Amino acid sequence: MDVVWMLPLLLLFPLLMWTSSTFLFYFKKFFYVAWMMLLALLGIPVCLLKSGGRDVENMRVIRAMVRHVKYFFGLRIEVSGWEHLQTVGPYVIISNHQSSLDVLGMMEILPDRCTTIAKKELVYAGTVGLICWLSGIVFINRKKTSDAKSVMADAAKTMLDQQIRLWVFPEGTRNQNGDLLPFKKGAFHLAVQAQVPIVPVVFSSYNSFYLRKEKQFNSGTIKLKILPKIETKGMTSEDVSSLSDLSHSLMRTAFLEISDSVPQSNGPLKH
Ligand SMILES: CCCCCCCCCCCCCCCC(=O)SCCNC(=O)CCNC(=O)[C@H](O)C(C)(C)COP(=O)(O)OP(=O)(O)OC[C@H]1O[C@@H](n2cnc3c(N)ncnc32)[C@H](O)[C@@H]1OP(=O)(O)O
Ligand SMILES: CCCCCCCC/C=C\CCCCCCCC(=O)OC[C@@H](O)COP(=O)(O)O
Repeated sequence: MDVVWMLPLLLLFPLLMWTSSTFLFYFKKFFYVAWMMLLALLGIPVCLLKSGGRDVENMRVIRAMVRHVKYFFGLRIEVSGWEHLQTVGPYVIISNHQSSLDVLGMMEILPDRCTTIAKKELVYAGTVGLICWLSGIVFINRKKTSDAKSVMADAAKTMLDQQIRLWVFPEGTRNQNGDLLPFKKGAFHLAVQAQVPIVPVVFSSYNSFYLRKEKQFNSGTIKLKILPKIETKGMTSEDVSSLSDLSHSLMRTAFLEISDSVPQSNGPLKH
């Protein structure tokens, strides 16, 4: 072939490679959302038949339906510290939050009678919003602290009355900066108000397989480390800051320990 023809092809090749990995990124994200929407559509009648309405027991339906989704994306989920979830009665699980993909790891270890705290916007997310509501997810308005506080105070009572566990993301938003954000206080007030233990759970960094800015979504491994529970019996609101600091430092240590030190989107991961 004439060298004049080769040149544009050679120039085009990296562009094609780039677009194909970018295309795959968007395709996988689209598929993830569409598949979850479809699963939720199928799950809603099951929930309604099982419990007739809003009930934490419906979380079992979500847990069972979501377990296979990791295989589509070539994701392995390695769990350690199972024994720390063998606590009787209610407790608050806290974990870091990197992406909506966290739902996959969450459903791998979700204990019975455990639901979560989520931003209120999620309730409007079509069939996913409806199945979340049916599963007793507690929706808070992050922009109105006073509302969020009173919803969480009610949740503390409900936890005890109905023996419910609650999963909270204390960073308060998704974060993939290679470290943990400072923690919001709600999860710790909740545990202290209900006088229940906190079980910290750490997801390893997704930066080795999933990079939002760089539009990379490859196969990979998510390590989930469940840490020993932290008791809150006898604590008051005075203790909330130190409880939050302790949890943050334990989780940050575990996060750095289980995450591969690969180049991060926002600078290198500090070890
Ligand atoms: C089959 C197919 C399935 C399909 C698929 C299904 C998926 C099924 C899984 C879904 C999974 C969803 C996953 C969603 C995940 C998210 O939506 S993450 C976002 C929502 N979650 C959160 O935000 C929780 C964490 N945030 C908090 O806890 C925050 O503290 C609050 C309550 C929102 C308040 O926010 P803030 O005002 O910005 O924060 P903060 O600085 O903590 O508080 C201000 C002051 O109020 C005080 N305060 C805070 N909370 C309280 C309280 N409760 N009582 C008294 N004082 C308090 C603080 O102590 C602080 O006072 P100072 O100590 O400074 O004096
Ligand atoms: C107005 C709708 C807002 C939510 C739309 C989400 C639609 C997703 C549909 C299917 C995906 C399946 C599982 C989704 C559950 C996880 C939701 C999630 O991760 O919400 C983000 C929230 O933690 C923090 O939000 P910001 O980073 O503060 O923003």
